[in-house]
Amino acid sequence: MSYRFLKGHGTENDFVVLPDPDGTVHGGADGEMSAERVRALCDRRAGIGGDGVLRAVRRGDGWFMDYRNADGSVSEMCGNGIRVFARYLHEHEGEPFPMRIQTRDGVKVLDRAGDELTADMGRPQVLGETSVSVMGRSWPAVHVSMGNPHAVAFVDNLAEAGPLLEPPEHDDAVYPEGVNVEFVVRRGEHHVAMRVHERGSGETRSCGTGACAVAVATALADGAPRGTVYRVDLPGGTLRVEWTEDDRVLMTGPAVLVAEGTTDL
Ligand SMILES: N[C@@H](CCC[C@H](N)C(=O)O)C(=O)O
Repeated sequence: MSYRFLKGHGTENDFVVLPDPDGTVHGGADGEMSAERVRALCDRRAGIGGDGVLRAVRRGDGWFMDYRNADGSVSEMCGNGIRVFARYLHEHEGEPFPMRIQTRDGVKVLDRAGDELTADMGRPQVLGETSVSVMGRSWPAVHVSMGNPHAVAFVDNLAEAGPLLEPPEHDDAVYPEGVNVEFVVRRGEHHVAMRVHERGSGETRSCGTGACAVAVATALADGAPRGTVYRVDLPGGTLRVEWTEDDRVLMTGPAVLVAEGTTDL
């Protein structure tokens, strides 16, 4: 059976978008999309290729973003993905801005910021200190939840974590469901750069929730007042993150749709 897809990215964190308004195209008997289909779509050689899948399902009078990592696993939230999802809903489903999108981490509000989009990512949770290791080398890390789990490690040099071919080691008691790991260096005042190893997708060119976790951990380390905007550089582009007076994290960045077609994958 062939079905419609779109391809998009936010700072080169790329996604296959699957329109499935009534949940019948990709939902099995339990309404869930199979991990096998997600892996086939995200395969960069035999499939369309992507760091994850964004399935658009109607729920009530709005839309639910059913996000899956490239390995088929579920995550609560995807920050770059939700901007791409909003772009899709606006351009192809006629949804106006500001727009409310349902996720596994609750409702998120998306709005325009010039050519870019801003996502209100909600309240961060700073959950203490932990550590991560790669190839026998360890770094202290800050445990931040953006709905999904992150470990933020400050390093002297982004190359010091090596090629990140495997998930960094972490404390399973702290992260029983796995973790997204960010390595961060400072670039200037309110300006950092990072690399990320994503749970379920490997090293990616960008991670929106990761950039938010990094901005929160850096603002705490800096003692920066709420409302400070951090520039976060990633291999795939730049995001801007503000932790507001009322304890919300606003993330702004690009969201681009690059292709549309049908597939029988
Ligand atoms: N790339 C995403 C995060 C996707 C989910 C993550 N891999 C997880 O398993 O929590 C982003 O832009 O936030």
